[in-house]
Amino acid sequence: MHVAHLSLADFRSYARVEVPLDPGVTTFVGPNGQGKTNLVEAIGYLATLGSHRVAGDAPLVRQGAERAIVRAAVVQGERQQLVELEINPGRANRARINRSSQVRPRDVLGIVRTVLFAPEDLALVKGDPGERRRFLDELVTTRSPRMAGVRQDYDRVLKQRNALLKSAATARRGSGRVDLSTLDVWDQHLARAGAQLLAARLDLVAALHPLVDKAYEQLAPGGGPTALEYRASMGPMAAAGPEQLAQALLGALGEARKQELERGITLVGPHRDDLVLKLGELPAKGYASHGESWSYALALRIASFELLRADGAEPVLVLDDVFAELDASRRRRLAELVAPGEQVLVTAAVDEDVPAVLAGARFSVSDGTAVRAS
Ligand SMILES: Nc1ncnc2c1ncn2[C@@H]1O[C@H](COP(=O)(O)OP(=O)(O)OP(=O)(O)O)[C@@H](O)[C@H]1O
Repeated sequence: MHVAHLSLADFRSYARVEVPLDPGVTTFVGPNGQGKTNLVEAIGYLATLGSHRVAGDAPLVRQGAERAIVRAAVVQGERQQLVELEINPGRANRARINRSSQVRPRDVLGIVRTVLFAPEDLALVKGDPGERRRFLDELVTTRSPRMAGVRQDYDRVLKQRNALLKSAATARRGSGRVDLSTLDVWDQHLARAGAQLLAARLDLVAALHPLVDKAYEQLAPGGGPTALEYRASMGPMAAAGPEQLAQALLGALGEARKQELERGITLVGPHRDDLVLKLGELPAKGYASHGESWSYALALRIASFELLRADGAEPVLVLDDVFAELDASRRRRLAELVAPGEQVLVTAAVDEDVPAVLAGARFSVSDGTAVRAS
């Protein structure tokens, strides 16, 4: 698929901008702080309903404006769809497909698919487990948009359960009492949604690993092997489907209950899991060099691209400011690996940062405008 047109209103630094796009490579070039990343961030938002740079929506709305609108014409084979998201910080966002009446924002998931490379990706390797969970869940949702609903259910149940545990812990400290009769029901809900999420993550990790290993070898020959180890907060699990995982989660919640009541939070479940990235025998986090960590992060993204491609859903590849971060050989290898993508969008401060193999259309970005230069 590719994005044929991007239109923004009050998004980040843009009051209004219209960007017609072709398949193949397009580069956005311009000095720092002119709005290059803002353009690709908007496309990423359509794909994930989130930004790769910030957790909340408020910074995405142009200062002084109330709402931002991101609209894109998306071409998939013979089919063209118009997707529109209205970002309303503090209130519900709205979405429309083909100018229809309103749909839920999550209904647009799956229309735009992206794999986005950005300097922030280093955190996939060096950062907290939350970074890796987000990576897994975004990819799970891109592959199977219905999982966005499962994730939402899980988060909602977790919030309710945590509120109950917290009030129990507070009451306990003050020698008061809280009615815990609903806790078993929350456990059931949490285990059911959690098991679906867990099963999807485990499938993903199994499919991803050979592709990560191959990509790592291409980027840093002889530097592997890599291993992806899913570390569940409920302890080691035998491979299992959602039913067995739900039972295992329920059992683990039972075992953790005393401690959870004391601490006032949910201690087991997918929200506490990690994906341990290994290089050789050692975890990359804490052991890998800066260059190795970069290669690992890139390998995770390249593997995501290959996986989506193998699913038959060619994603848009976004390379946001990554070439400036890489040495010459990684730059060249990465460029060669992504060049065949149906649509590749690159941002760079200067043309020299972009390898020659990625020659294509070029936009000059400055001061709230994006003008096609070649
Ligand atoms: N909500 C907002 N309202 C107005 N301006 C914003 C908003 N969010 C970001 N900006 C502005 O957008 C600019 C940053 O844009 P962007 O990150 O796209 O830059 P860039 O061209 O990619 O720069 P670099 O090459 O440094 O990465 C900054 O000047 C920032 O002040």
